[in-house]
Amino acid sequence: MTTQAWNYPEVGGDLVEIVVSEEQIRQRLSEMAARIDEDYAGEEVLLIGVLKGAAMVMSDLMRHLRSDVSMDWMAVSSYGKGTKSSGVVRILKDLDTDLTGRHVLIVEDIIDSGLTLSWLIENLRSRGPASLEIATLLRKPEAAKVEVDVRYLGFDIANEFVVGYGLDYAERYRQLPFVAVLAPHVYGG
Ligand SMILES: O=P(O)(O)OC[C@H]1O[C@H](OP(=O)(O)OP(=O)(O)O)[C@H](O)[C@@H]1O
Ligand SMILES: Nc1nc2[nH]cnc2c(=O)[nH]1
Ligand SMILES: [Mg+2]
Repeated sequence: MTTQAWNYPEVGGDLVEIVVSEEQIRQRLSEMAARIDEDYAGEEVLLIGVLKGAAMVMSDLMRHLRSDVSMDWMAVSSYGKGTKSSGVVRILKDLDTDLTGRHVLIVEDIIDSGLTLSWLIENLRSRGPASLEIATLLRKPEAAKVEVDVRYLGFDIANEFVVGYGLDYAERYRQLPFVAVLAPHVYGG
C-alpha cells in the first residue's frame, strides 16, 4: 500500500511533497544490505548508528543483513532546532565499544553539508578500527561543504530541507514512514 502525505492529516499541510516513498526506502535498503553482506562475507561488522536521525535506517537496514553484525550508537548534534548546520558537532553520547581492529560501518540517515560525518570519521579513525565505511540513506550533493566518501548510498536528493523516516524538524516528524520536503512556512523560510 502506498503511503501518502494525506494519510497524515495532522502533518499533511506541513509537507510539500514526498521525495522518497516507503516502498522505495524498503527496496533500496534491501539492495544496500545485499551489498554489505557480500562485502563483509566472513567478517564481523560493527554498525554504528548516529542518533537520533539514523534510528529508522539502522533498524530497517539491519533486519535485512545476514552478516555477523553488532550495533552501537553515538549521539551527536549539529542542527539543534534549526534547518542549518551550526558546523559545531557535539558528542551527546559516546560509544560503548572499543573500535580497535573492528570493521566499522557508520549508518546515517542523511549527508547534507557533510560536516557531521567528516568530523565523525576523523574521530572514529583515531580509535584504530580495521576498516571504516559509511552507509547513508540520503545525500544532498548540492549542499556538500566537505566531500565524504560514501560506500553505500540510498538516494541523492535535491537541496531542500526534508523530514520523516528519522529526520526531524525541532524533534517532530521523525515517525513518518517516508521522506518529504517540509513546507518553508513551518520554519519561517
Ligand atoms: O551533513 P550535515 O550537514 O552535517 O547533516 C547531517 C546530520 O544532520 C542530522 O543530525 P542532527 O544534527 O539534526 O541530529 P539528529 O539526528 O538528532 O536529528 C542528520 O541526522 C545527520 O547526522
Ligand atoms: N530533518 C533534517 N535534518 C537534516 N540534517 C541535515 N540535513 C537535514 C534535512 O534536510 N532534514
Ligand atoms: Mg536533526
